[in-house]
Parts: sequence; structure tokens; C-alpha cells
Amino acid sequence: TRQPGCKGHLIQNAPVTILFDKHIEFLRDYGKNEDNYEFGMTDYLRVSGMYWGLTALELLNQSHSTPQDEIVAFIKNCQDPESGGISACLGHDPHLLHTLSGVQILAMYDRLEAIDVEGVIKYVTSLQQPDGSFTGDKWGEVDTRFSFCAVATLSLLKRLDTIDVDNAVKFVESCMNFDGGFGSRPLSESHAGLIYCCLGFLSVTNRLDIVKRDVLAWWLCERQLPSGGLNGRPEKLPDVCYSWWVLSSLTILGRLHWISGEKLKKFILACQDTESGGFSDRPGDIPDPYHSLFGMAALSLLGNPDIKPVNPTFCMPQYVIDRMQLTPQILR
Ligand SMILES: CN(C(=O)[C@H](Cc1cnc[nH]1)NC(=O)OCc1ccccc1)[C@@H](Cc1ccccc1)C(=O)N[C@@H](Cc1ccc(O)cc1)C(=O)NO
Ligand SMILES: [Zn+2]
Repeated sequence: TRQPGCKGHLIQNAPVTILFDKHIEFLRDYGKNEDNYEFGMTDYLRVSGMYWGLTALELLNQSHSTPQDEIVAFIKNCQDPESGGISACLGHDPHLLHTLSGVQILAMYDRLEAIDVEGVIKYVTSLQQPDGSFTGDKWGEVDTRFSFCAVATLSLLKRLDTIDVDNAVKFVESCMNFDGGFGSRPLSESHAGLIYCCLGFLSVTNRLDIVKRDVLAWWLCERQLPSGGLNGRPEKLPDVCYSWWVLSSLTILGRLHWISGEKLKKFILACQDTESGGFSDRPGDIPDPYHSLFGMAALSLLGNPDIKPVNPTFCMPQYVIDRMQLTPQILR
């Protein structure tokens, strides 16, 4: 909805504060009434959707009000007894994306003992290929996203020793481009989401030494547009979730100060839905838990004191990473 006098993607009289109570209500009630369209459409993402909503609520210090036992039981039921992997929803095939989301939720609640941890490890290790890469599931799609999902999952379970880390690093290194960025596979185009995955992978495996630090930091800063918002690739529109992919990457590189945080903050705040609560991808669109988490996580990285600190590598509350004594590498 472009109103007259609209500056880029900023709408006049856009919110300039965080509407905390509305976001809490939006996240708590999302998917409650099972008849609404969004709920049904996201079956294939259910466990990931739970990770987004629950992590966002935790960043707002609200997780005391979530039905933890029900959530733990649901994730437990989504673990495939045969392969050990976790699926998005009952009856779906297990997948690395949802195995990570499930393990992230259980780690946040300190309830990892509720699932067959050895089964998860067996599943993750079974997906590593001879060239060091990982497939997302048994159907064989290789992507650097899955390299990150694999090592992030194993790191949360303290079992990084069960895969060939050096070979995994070699594959990710083979996906680095001349612009310092990373793509899905060797010679694929650089993309902010994949750069986050590859930097997260290198942070977990303590191998950030291979990155072309300032070339990549420069490419990430070029994602910022006149509206203050960030895009994922050159010539694309700004989108609040890219605030997270780009900011977490710059934080891991120790170059967060290179971007204009004030202008970005204005863009993120303008993505709030003043009626329903929640954040949308850009001002005026429909809010969802995914963009709500990544918008608030970005505000947390920008130093907002009313949102709990978030770990840039795992996109989980920092106090959880500290409790687990995990120390993912970060460049200062
Ligand atoms: C599957 N997916 C995406 O592809 C989103 C779609 C989108 C959101 N805003 C613009 N496009 N894209 C996305 O996550 O891109 C960032 C990214 C790309 C590659 C790797 C990691 C992150 C989103 C879900 C979604 C679909 C449609 C609309 C909103 C959210 C998603 O599950 N993202 C995953 C990462 C991811 C990304 C791409 C995938 O094909 C699968 C998973 C995530 O954030 N997990 O915690
Ligand atoms: Zn988005």
C-alpha cells in the first residue's frame, strides 16, 4: 500500500517504537485457530514455525507462558524412529532443516533428553557426502544451508567429532566467490542468506580464518538501500529478514559498525503491523512469525535494551548459548 509522499519503502506515520504487547499477542495467538489459511499452509514448516515463534517470544522474555511440555511432546513425536531425523510435522519426511529447528527449541528449554540424541547424530552423519557436503535429507539435495544445519545441530549436542569437519570445511570453502560471498554450491551466486549459513558454519567449526573478511563485509554493507532496509542480493527489494542475515554475518565478522544501524532501525520499525502486531517483510505487507523473529533479532543485534541479547551464529538467546558453554568463533 504505497501512500502519497512515500519515501522508498517507508510509509508516513510509521511506528517509531516497538509495539511489544501487540507482538506478544500476535505470536501467542498465531496458528491457534486451526481454520485460518496461514496455519494450514505452513504444515510443511511447522517445527521451523514453532522455532521462529518460540524464539521470538523468548527474546521478549515471554517463554514462561508457553506450553513447554506440549511442545516437547510434539517434537518428540516428529522424530523418525528409524532414521533418527526430525520432520516438520507428523507424517512428513525427516529433514536437516527441521532437525535443527527441533534441537534448537529443546536446547532453549533444556529438554534435549526428551529425544533420541544418538538417533539425531546418526541421521546428521548419514547425510555427509564424500566431497564433505551435506544433503538436506535422503532425496539428495546438496546446499551449504545444510552444512550449517548439520554442524549447528551437532554442536548443540556437543558431538561435532562424529563428522569429517575438515572435509566439510573444504566443501564450504569451494563455495566462496570472488566477491567474498558464498552460494549454495560451487560457482553459485552470492546470497545474504547463504553467506549467513556459511559464516555460521565457519563460526561453529572455528575456521573463520578462510574468509576474505573486508571484501565480504563490504559486499554485505552494499545491501543497504536508501530506505535504510537491506536486500539479499544486488538489485533486490529490501526485506526485514535480510536485516538478520546481513547483520548476524557482519557481527560474526566484527564489522557491524560499518552499516547505518539508525537508518536500518527505522526500516525495521516501519515493518510492524500496528493492528495485529508482528513484523512483515516490508512496510504494509502481512506479518508472520518468521519476519517477526528476524526483525526483533536484528533489533537485538543493534543493541535494543528491551530485547534479550541474541547469539549471531545460532539465532538463539545468548543466555542459552552461555548456559550450554558453547563458544562459536567470532572475529573482533
Ligand atoms: C523457506 N524459506 C524461505 O525460502 C525464505 C522465503 C523468504 C522470506 N523472505 C523472503 N523470502 N527465504 C529465506 O529464508 O531466505 C534466506 C535464506 C536463504 C538461504 C539460506 C538461508 C536463509 C523460509 C520460510 C518462509 C517461506 C516463505 C515466506 C517466509 C518464510 C525458511 O524456512 N527459511 C529458513 C532458511 C531457509 C531458506 C531457504 C530455504 O529454501 C529453506 C530454509 C529459516 O530461516 N529457518 O529458520
Ligand atoms: Zn523475508
